[in-house]
Amino acid sequence: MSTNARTPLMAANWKMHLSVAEAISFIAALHERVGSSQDREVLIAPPFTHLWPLRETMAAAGFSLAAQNCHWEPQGAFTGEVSLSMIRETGCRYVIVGHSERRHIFGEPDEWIGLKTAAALARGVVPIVCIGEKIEEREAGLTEEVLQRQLTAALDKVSVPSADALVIAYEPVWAIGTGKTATPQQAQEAHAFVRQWLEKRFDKAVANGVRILYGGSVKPDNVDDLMAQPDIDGALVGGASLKASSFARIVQFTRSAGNG
Ligand SMILES: O=C(CO)COP(=O)(O)O
Repeated sequence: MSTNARTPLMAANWKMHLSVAEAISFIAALHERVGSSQDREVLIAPPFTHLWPLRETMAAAGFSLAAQNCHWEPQGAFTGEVSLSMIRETGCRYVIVGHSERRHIFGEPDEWIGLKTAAALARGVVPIVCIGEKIEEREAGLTEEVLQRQLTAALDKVSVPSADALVIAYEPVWAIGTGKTATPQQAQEAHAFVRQWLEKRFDKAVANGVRILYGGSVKPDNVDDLMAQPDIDGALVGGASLKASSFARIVQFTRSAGNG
């Protein structure tokens, strides 16, 4: 386990849920419950249409804003796409890249994830690079091979980043929206593998400093055990992030209850 400080990053991925009005009430309710805590970072990734209207409320609450996707080109004839400078203008520090729904529902290839990751790093937006195996890949013993392939493609065009410029999210596809969370041990094994890969690809400082989030059916009742694992530095939460009470409990995880 690293001795470097990796501030826990508790992230809500709202996907295509909540209106702007609901989002504003959510942020007020969440802030009332968790305050502006110094020892953990709270992040919300709402739909694109919510970014600008939420900018000031999020900043006042001390929460970080993220986009759910981006295009890698600075501008152009790309109907329906949003560039990184547009995303930055809305006050986003982060962008989710390569989410499994983008990969599997919208057919995004590994190559695009690499282009998006490199463009985000070049333009000063922190990419949250999502990787994760499908159930048949896990059952065939291919988890590490898949993670390695996805990491290699995503970080192909990147020279050594500063550790706080990059976040990785391990989200096993079979755990997303299914209620089947990876066990803390399964998640820890995958996270340790990612950290070793980062050390080989970059160096020890990057490996020890980059935050690796777990995603896939994170809930108030499993977050403590997950966060107790030495290489789990935060969570990327879908369903359980849509209610302020449930996400607040996730943000307020405690590490003492777990087995790490
Ligand atoms: O996809 C996810 C976060 O990006 C996880 O979704 P669930 O928490 O609903 O499983």
